[in-house]
Amino acid sequence: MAQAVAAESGLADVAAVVAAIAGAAIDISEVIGRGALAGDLAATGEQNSDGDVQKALDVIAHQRVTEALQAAPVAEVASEEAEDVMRLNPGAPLAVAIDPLDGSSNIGVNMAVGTIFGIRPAAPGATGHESFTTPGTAQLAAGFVTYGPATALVLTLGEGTQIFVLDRSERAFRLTHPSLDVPVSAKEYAINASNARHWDTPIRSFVEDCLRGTEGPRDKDFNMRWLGSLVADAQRVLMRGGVFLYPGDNRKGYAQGRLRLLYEAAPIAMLMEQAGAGATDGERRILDIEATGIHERVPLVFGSQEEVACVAKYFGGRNHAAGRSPLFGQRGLMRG
Ligand SMILES: O=P(O)(O)OC[C@H]1O[C@](O)(COP(=O)(O)O)[C@@H](O)[C@@H]1O
Ligand SMILES: [Mg+2]
Ligand SMILES: [Mg+2]
Repeated sequence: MAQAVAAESGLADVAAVVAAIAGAAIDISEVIGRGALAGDLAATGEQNSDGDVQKALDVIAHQRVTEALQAAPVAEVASEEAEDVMRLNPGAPLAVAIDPLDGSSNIGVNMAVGTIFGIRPAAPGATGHESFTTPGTAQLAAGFVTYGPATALVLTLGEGTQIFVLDRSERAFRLTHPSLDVPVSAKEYAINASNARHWDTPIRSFVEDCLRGTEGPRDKDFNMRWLGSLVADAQRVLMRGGVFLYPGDNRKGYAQGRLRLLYEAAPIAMLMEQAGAGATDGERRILDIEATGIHERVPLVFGSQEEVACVAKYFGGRNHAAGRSPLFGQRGLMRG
């Protein structure tokens, strides 16, 4: 189904890549659907390029998507699970950045995980990272798959964001949501609150003011949801609004947060914008940021326009380093 839609849009190569990823996702979904019957999918092995310990399912998903992309018009792949750019079909037109298995801490406990991808033009004759050092606006398509109660493919080809749900009996994705439209305002936020003591003032103030509800400057009561799986949190935001935050913080190695620009933030930013929502690092539009390395991290805030704009206001146009300066005021911008 996704392939048919893409082919109609005159994006035959992109369609072939989406179809390849969708095929791999069906296989991954079958492994996940067997749960512990498929073995210990949470068994730990090597460290990946980012220092995260790989779990068995990370490796299975990486192998499966790589095999699928090998048979598609893909010259290069930047995968979370491979240190360097993988060269697949030299001269092919496309490059894919992919997180084969997102939400790894949810593996083995029957919670939603996913696969995230962004498709870009391949730089002809690239020998380094050239295909991936363009801004997110260069993406031709982006999407993610959630392996939750249902397996769903959330996709944009640059003209709106759609959801396709896997019909397990037919091994095919079927269009269920032709055009997502994220509510402009919302009362739900998602953040890993266990990091509160490490946050910078803008994030601390934003969350404190959400917690104060109708008694604070936001003048509305908020609900909090955090699934610990970016894809699942993103799908909730796409379907009913809200705001997700993974900011930079003061922990060692977390100055730019936890999430990766190429295969997490940029695809999700494209899906959000195409659904009428926004995505920022607090100061800059995510889709305008150019990566300098394939595993680069970026602070990420996305969701309903009013909430994303509100977070940006708390940052007051300052970058993260400025936000960490003792000179930066201790009071939120919306406080009296
Ligand atoms: O450990 P934390 O701070 O809850 O981080 C959770 C975040 O890490 C991630 O699991 C990172 O992705 P990976 O599992 O692909 O490394 C996101 O899905 C999630 O939002
Ligand atoms: Mg991830
Ligand atoms: Mg991952």
